[in-house]
Amino acid sequence: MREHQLDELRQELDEINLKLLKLLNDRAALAKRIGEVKQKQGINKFDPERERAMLETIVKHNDGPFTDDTVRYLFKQIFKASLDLQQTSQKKTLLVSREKQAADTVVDIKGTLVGAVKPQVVAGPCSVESEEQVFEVARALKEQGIELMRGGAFKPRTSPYDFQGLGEEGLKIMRKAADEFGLKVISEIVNPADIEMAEQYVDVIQIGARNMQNFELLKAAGAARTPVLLKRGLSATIEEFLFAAEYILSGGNSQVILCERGIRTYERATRNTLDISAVPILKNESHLPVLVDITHSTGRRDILLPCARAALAAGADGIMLEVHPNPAVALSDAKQQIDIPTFDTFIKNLRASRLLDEKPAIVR
Ligand SMILES: O=C(O)C(=O)C[C@]1(C(=O)O)C=C[C@@H](O)C=C1
Repeated sequence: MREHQLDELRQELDEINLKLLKLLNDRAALAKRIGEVKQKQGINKFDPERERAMLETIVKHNDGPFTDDTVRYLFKQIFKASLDLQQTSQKKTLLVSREKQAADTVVDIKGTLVGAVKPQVVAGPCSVESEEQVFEVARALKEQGIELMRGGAFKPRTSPYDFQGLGEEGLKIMRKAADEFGLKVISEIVNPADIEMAEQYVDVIQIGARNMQNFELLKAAGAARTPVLLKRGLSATIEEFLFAAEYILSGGNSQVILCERGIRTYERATRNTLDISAVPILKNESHLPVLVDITHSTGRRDILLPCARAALAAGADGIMLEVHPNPAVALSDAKQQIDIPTFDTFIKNLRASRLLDEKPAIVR
């Protein structure tokens, strides 16, 4: 008899569960609509004043057996879930998102495509030091069939006493060498006021890891019509990285390449920790092409090849690495750049694994 009573009570509870579920979802649908109205009006989604007023009314009507505190706690969870829903549906409409654009963005750098079928290699010295140095690297790239040359003219260094780069003079050298060997130039810009000047020389504006959340620089890059390579910040989450890219797209520049360059963790065996999982996550969440900087993420020459293979196998649209004619005397990153013979062997090995021919097919 008692067992029978338990069954009956449980059946009643089951029915209430379903009623509650229906009510909760009806409420969620309303909260979502409120979120859309707030979005249009530019109002903050989180409204603590409204939450406080609702809680007050609810508690006033509480006849128990739940205590007022328990009721407050339960409703606070409902408000939080509604807020998450409002924010998630907003995220889905970001310009960088796959929801907004299902097809991959292909960045066209004067005929060199990033994000198309064939992965690209971006290589070059950490810093532009002299014409001779850049010409030597440019020649090596040309010989290996590489089309994209990187080189820093404005160097945001950790220490103010380290080499800060040659500035505009460095960009001129990059342009001259690129024109001589038919390459495209990628170089970092750190000051929004320099973008217009830089566009005379570079084919891609790089925004470095330390500037990923320099919002004025992101806005200036958004107003430019030159493709942008945006590096992930040292301690940036994938969400923060995508929001940074959103600044550029929302400014009107859709030609953005994302670059995973390693993140800060407790691990000391590498300079940073290459977050390989960021590659498929970024590719799933965004239509923008993704490169992996194997030099800065590892800071080690001895594991460049397996890391490059891993990046390309994970679906990266290309890799980036530092090459210097004589790394031992380089003015920056002497320990991690590779010399030209090592670069030649590296590219040959990568080509032998056929990972540079075509990206792996991804079924979404
Ligand atoms: O009423 C609002 O303004 C809402 O956005 C809805 C709602 C809720 O779920 O009750 C959601 C988040 C806000 O912090 C406050 C309330």
